[in-house]
Amino acid sequence: MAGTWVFVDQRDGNIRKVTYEMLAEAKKFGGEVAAVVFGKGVEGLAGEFAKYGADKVYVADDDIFAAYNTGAYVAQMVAMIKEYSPNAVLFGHTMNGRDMASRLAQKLDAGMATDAIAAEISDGKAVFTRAIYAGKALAKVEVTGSPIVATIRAGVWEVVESAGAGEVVKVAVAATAADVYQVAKDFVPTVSARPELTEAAVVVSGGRGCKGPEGIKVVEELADLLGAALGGSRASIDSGWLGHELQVGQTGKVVCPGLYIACGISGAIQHLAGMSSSKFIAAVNTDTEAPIFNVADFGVVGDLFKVVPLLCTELKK
Ligand SMILES: Cc1cc2nc3c(=O)[nH]c(=O)nc-3n(C[C@H](O)[C@H](O)[C@H](O)COP(=O)(O)OP(=O)(O)OC[C@H]3O[C@@H](n4cnc5c(N)ncnc54)[C@H](O)[C@@H]3O)c2cc1C
Repeated sequence: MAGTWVFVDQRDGNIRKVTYEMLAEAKKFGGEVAAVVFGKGVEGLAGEFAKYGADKVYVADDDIFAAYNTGAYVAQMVAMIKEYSPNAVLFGHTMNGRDMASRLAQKLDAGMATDAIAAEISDGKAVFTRAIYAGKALAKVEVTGSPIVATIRAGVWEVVESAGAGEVVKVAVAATAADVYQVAKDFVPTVSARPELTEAAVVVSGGRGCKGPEGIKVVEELADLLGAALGGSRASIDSGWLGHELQVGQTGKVVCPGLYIACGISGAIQHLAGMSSSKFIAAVNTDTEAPIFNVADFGVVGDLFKVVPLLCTELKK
């Protein structure tokens, strides 16, 4: 068995933090740790991964990998796994990671765990911990078969610098034009000076209790004072107060920040599914019975239009 592979989640050379989190943790599993990077002009990134524990960096550099492409990426990964036989292949639980890991597991007839928040891998055995019932319970899932495929929730592991040998292995390109069955024609990033929701250390979210765009501005001010990402419940997204990319929850994004502040959010099970693994949860809600208080470490029963501006005033001092 050839150790643990970590798929590098990157776009235009911007590497998602979860990649480094996985490299650091994979080091603890014992055996060789390898980063696997696909792209065009990505060879220069290889040195980065050695700092976080990569003993090897497999690089597939070709036009066909210039932008994420399901068919080409999966075909390449299948070919590489057949050649090098890694014990486990880890992906971030990101849009691309989820897309790729599930198809890869299906192609290889491999066992898979998704959205894991902890993992123990040794001697070809792997046990992953997953939050179930919106974080009300934890399931331990043993993945059998080979290779072990898993997606890991961003933010649950620390980024730790730890030197690896970082030997660069340029792999043959196995994906062909026939593997490309969909092409991304355009990529339009949402422009925001705030941190990316799934990678932020602090997330401040607004719900229906904000009562409209003006209420969202109150929450936004708090986010900006804390250097936080802004998020929202589905109620505030569906009302058009916030963009869809900011929805937290079962049908939105899963976040795991050090601090999550829920303002005017009731704490429906679908919202909890996206934030209940946050390390510290604070909530402001007028209703003492709001379910958000069941998961909150710190709760303020009060009107967010009074509490949040007070907090902002204190933070400005
Ligand atoms: C299949 C499915 C998927 C879903 N996916 C998601 C998802 O991904 N994410 C998600 O969030 N939801 C999701 N939902 C919707 C979810 O069930 C809830 O409807 C939604 O989360 C409610 O949003 P909310 O808490 O903002 O609104 P509400 O439940 O209406 O809560 C508003 C809260 O604000 C409080 N409040 C009111 N005024 C104030 C004030 N002045 N100050 C402080 N507090 C105040 C109220 O006491 C209340 O608790 C999904 C639902 C379904 C069926």
